[in-house]
Amino acid sequence: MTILSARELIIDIPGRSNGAKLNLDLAPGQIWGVLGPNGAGKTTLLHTLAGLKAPRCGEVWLDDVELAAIPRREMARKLGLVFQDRQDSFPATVLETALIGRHPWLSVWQSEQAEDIHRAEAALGALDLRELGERLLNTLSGGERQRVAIATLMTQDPAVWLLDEPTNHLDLHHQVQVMRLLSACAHREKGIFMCLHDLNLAARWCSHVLLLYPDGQACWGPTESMLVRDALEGLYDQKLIELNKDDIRLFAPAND
Ligand SMILES: Nc1ncnc2c1ncn2[C@@H]1O[C@H](COP(=O)(O)OP(=O)(O)OP(=O)(O)O)[C@@H](O)[C@H]1O
Repeated sequence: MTILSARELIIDIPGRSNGAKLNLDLAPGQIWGVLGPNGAGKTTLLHTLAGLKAPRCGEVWLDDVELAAIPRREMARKLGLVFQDRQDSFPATVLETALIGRHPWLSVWQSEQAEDIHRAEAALGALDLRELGERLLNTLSGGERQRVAIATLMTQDPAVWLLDEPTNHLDLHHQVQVMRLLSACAHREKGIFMCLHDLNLAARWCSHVLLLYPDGQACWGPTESMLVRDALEGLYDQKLIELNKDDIRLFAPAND
């Protein structure tokens, strides 16, 4: 079963040749990590999968319907996106922001019900934000704001979760907390697709990996077969050392 698929997809990056056509299937329970150097097109791919940016060619299908044919409201129930950069200038509290995740589920004139507030508070609790519920968003630290964005997606609870560098700004404890939460969501049959810069998080938490090259070439598959040192050294133009400890694979930059 597939919930989101890219068919013969070429993302549109101005001035870049077409590169590889992407044929990807995201199934419930899978966690995909997109890896690649700065400017490779990870964010562009995520925005294309979310229907925010038109592809150069090819199609994106959500639940066997082409994205362009799905009404926005229905799409917002099925698919959610955590952006890399957010303009949090709207003067909202943390709880009000998390509640935005319920809007696709409410009718136009309906206000949030106790169940919606319960869901938002549970999401804030899962991200250690419960005490900050009444704080204005613009008074939060970068990591706290990042966790609010993830809590908002949790409150929305779509079938497909797209996240652009979800561990940005997070300390080590909260990086692990977020990856564990995403893993728990995958166990609830959600499909997770995220851009990452951390090879070690990808190695540990992703079931599948897509390597995206600056010239548009790409390859993808199960994590075990994609995170190969030689391939990663080529991807990042960086020598690496690989360590295996207690069944955990670790990559670190080599000195030379
Ligand atoms: N409107 C635009 N006009 C021209 N080039 C653009 C435009 N938008 C994006 N690009 C270019 O497209 C390329 C891909 O950008 P994108 O943000 O998708 O990369 P990324 O892989 O997410 O990078 P990073 O790791 O730095 O977040 C970059 O070289 C960027 O400069």
